[in-house]
Amino acid sequence: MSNVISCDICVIGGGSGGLSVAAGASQMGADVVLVEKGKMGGDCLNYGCVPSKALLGAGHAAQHVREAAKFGIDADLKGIDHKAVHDHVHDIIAGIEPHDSVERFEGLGVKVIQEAARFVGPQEIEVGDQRICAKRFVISTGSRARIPAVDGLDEVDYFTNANLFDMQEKPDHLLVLGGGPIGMEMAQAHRQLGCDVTLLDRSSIMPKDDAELVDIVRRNLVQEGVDIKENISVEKVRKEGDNIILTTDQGEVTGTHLLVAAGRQVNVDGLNLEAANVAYDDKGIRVDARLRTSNKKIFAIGDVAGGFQFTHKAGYDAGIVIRNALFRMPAKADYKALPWVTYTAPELATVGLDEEAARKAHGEIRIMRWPFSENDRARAERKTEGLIKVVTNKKGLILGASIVGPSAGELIQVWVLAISQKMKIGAMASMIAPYPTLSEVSKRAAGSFYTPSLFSEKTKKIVRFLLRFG
Ligand SMILES: Cc1cc2nc3c(=O)[nH]c(=O)nc-3n(C[C@H](O)[C@H](O)[C@H](O)COP(=O)(O)OP(=O)(O)OC[C@H]3O[C@@H](n4cnc5c(N)ncnc54)[C@H](O)[C@@H]3O)c2cc1C
Ligand SMILES: NC(=O)c1ccc[n+]([C@@H]2O[C@H](COP(=O)([O-])OP(=O)(O)OC[C@H]3O[C@@H](n4cnc5c(N)ncnc54)[C@H](O)[C@@H]3O)[C@@H](O)[C@H]2O)c1
Repeated sequence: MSNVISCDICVIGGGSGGLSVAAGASQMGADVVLVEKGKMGGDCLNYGCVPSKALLGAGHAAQHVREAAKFGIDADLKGIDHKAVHDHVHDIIAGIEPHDSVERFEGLGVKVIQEAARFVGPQEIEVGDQRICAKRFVISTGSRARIPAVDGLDEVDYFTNANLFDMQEKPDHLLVLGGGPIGMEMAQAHRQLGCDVTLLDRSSIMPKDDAELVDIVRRNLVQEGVDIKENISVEKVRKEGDNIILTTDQGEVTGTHLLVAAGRQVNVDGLNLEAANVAYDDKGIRVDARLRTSNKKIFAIGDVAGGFQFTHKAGYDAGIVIRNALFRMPAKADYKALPWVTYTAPELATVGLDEEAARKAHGEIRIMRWPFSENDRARAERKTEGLIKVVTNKKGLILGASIVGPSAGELIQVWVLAISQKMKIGAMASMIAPYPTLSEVSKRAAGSFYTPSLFSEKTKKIVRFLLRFG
């Protein structure tokens, strides 16, 4: 060992969670070392959120041209240059990269080491030929695609999110294994970019979202030409010439390229967690509400800690760790108001409890819905498909909201605030929403909580009685 570095906080993994801890802790005066074995920015910047949204952006642009005639505009989609789409995606990554770069973090005072980390003791890691001793460690090593055990899969070239965005040519017929957010977003992006797409899921698509709203996303993708096969079991994969053939319990399905998007596996291998007494299982590193592992000097955050796997969750975890590790505050993670969005068109956004979970937890509940077809802005933009669905307890305490429709990811924000602040539905109903905006759907859904009592026989009697007095 050439040298031993001592520091206050050592962060392992420079993705969404790790970078937030490193930047925050360093700017608050801690001595921070960040160890990253791959690209700074992790999955989100390089192989996840950013490239997937950039690819969807390209797909949506093509779709706008196809649908321009609805607005009286005569436009022709002359072609799609897949190499140029690839370059667009990488240009977007390059634009964000400086924010996550080694240079920026070193400028903030963080010591960045670009190697793989491995525990050699409860408070010590080995990185290349160096050892790092830290008062606190934060493990934020993320996750990778889980490869299902399907006969023959290891003998064909398949894509995962790690190499999909390197593709420069058009996949003529993309087979997508898995209908979670990755599968759905990538199926739509490729379809809109002119590829044939078949998506296969062993259960129903988007199983973590409200089935009533998922139905609308499904209908849109199918209308655009994505072939969705649900409750199908893929038993074998083989290559024949340029084709990839899936043998399923419902016959053979043929395509030219295959994307595996069948869930995630946490990155713990190689960390030698046993040496640090950090307990884990295949769902992730076990943490308590303060995000401490079984070794109280070591925290785990983001995807590797299991549960919700989103960039904003990793960022939220980072804040909890900073409060615990730097300020010695017993801050606890609370994911009650954690939203998630699938960025298909239409988008599907959710926060809080869905109908089923709310009924289980609260017994009697109220459900309010408002369709985008009743919203003037949605009509003007010809994006009327979708609805908002809100769940409250019988007294009007907001428990959950889901939106499927245009800009659902933006519209959910107000409901995130409502749930985190334990607001009642009256607050949303009495809010003044600018006209004409999509966000009026939130106010209208909330207002409908009062419709049965407001327009009842009892109200009519009271009004008639009061009117007698002039
Ligand atoms: C295709 C796709 C699209 C997505 N879209 C969205 C989205 O729209 N919105 C959203 O909120 N989330 C999205 N996600 C999820 C999001 O990317 C993750 O939740 C987020 O990146 C998790 O952050 P993290 O810090 O836990 O891990 P990561 O960002 O993955 O970072 C982990 C880092 O640790 C490094 N590492 C691993 N092991 C070691 C080791 N032993 N030593 C040193 N370094 C190590 C890795 O190289 C990596 O850089 C998407 C994911 C994918 C795959
Ligand atoms: N918009 C976003 O925020 C966004 C986008 C992409 C990914 N992510 C994050 O990444 C995570 C992983 O995404 P994902 O879509 O890979 O996983 P997922 O676990 O959400 O969905 C996987 C899907 O694959 C299906 N599946 C599993 N094994 C299968 C098999 N052998 N054959 C056919 N289908 C199979 C499952 O039934 C499920 O529907 C998400 O849960 C989310 O946390 C978020």
